[in-house]
Amino acid sequence: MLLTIDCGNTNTVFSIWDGTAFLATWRTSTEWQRTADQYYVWLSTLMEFQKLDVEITDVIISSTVPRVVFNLRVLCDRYFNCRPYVVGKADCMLPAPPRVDEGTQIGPDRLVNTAGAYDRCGGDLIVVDFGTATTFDVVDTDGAYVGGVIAPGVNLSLEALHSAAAALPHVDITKPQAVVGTNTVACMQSGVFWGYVGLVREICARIKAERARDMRVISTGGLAPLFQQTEKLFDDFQDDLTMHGLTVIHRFNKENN
Ligand SMILES: Nc1ncnc2c1ncn2[C@@H]1O[C@H](COP(=O)(O)OP(=O)(O)OP(=O)(O)O)[C@@H](O)[C@H]1O
Ligand SMILES: CC(C)(CO)[C@@H](O)C(=O)NCCC(=O)O
Ligand SMILES: [K+]
Repeated sequence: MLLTIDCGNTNTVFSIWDGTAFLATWRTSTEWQRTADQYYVWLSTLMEFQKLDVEITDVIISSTVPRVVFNLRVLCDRYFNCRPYVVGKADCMLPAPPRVDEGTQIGPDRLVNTAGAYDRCGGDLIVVDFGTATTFDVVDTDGAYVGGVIAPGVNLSLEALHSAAAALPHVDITKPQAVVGTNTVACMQSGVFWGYVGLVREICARIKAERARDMRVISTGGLAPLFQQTEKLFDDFQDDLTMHGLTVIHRFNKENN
């Protein structure tokens, strides 16, 4: 059984893949101080709760936070008796090597999204991931990651307003009733919501123009459906895209080793 781990800057997601389907998915906050023993107590409790009596034999990790990888490696060694594949490390191959400036450290989540989206949809894609940051990953015809765009995340933008301006409260994102807000919260939600609709539309249009071709836009991340409500910004939404990408990269390494 394969354990897939996606560590973002905010949340870490664990899924169990039986070769055909994900049997379970659990989410925890990302904290580099969390030890292997803590991970294991948490994981085994949830597995027991869901009556999942499976043996984990393989692990693949994508981490945008380098520090958490150490304790996850200890988890694999101590409790699963295996050596994990870590996306971005030399001993973890990618189905299609990225084409970017030399020395660039591409976020592993973006490489994983690229592999997952290409596997499901073929080439010439834009993958939009609404995580801590909002990323646009451009997938070439042959499935290679060839660059993209990094914008501040939706929640990060709202947090930035709150932390920089004394009179601006903490606000959760939602689709505002109107563009013109008649109270502080509505004004902030409008700025971020409609600002993001424009940002997504403009960036996708410019990517397609720059590459002089039509491209399918695939979205992932918890907030994507909220933005799809107003107009068709994305051709498809795939909630499990990052996890799917991890299974694709894992299979590729198994088959080519
Ligand atoms: N309607 C909503 N309003 C506010 N938050 C939402 C809504 N829908 C989903 N979310 C939250 O958005 C977040 C999206 O999760 P996702 O895994 O895409 O990114 P993340 O965990 O925030 O970032 P990262 O992967 O960079 O750690 C989750 O925390 C989820 O609870
Ligand atoms: C942009 C984030 C933070 C999105 O999770 C992550 O992919 C990352 O840390 N990237 C490193 C830089 C890059 O992708 O070019
Ligand atoms: K993510």
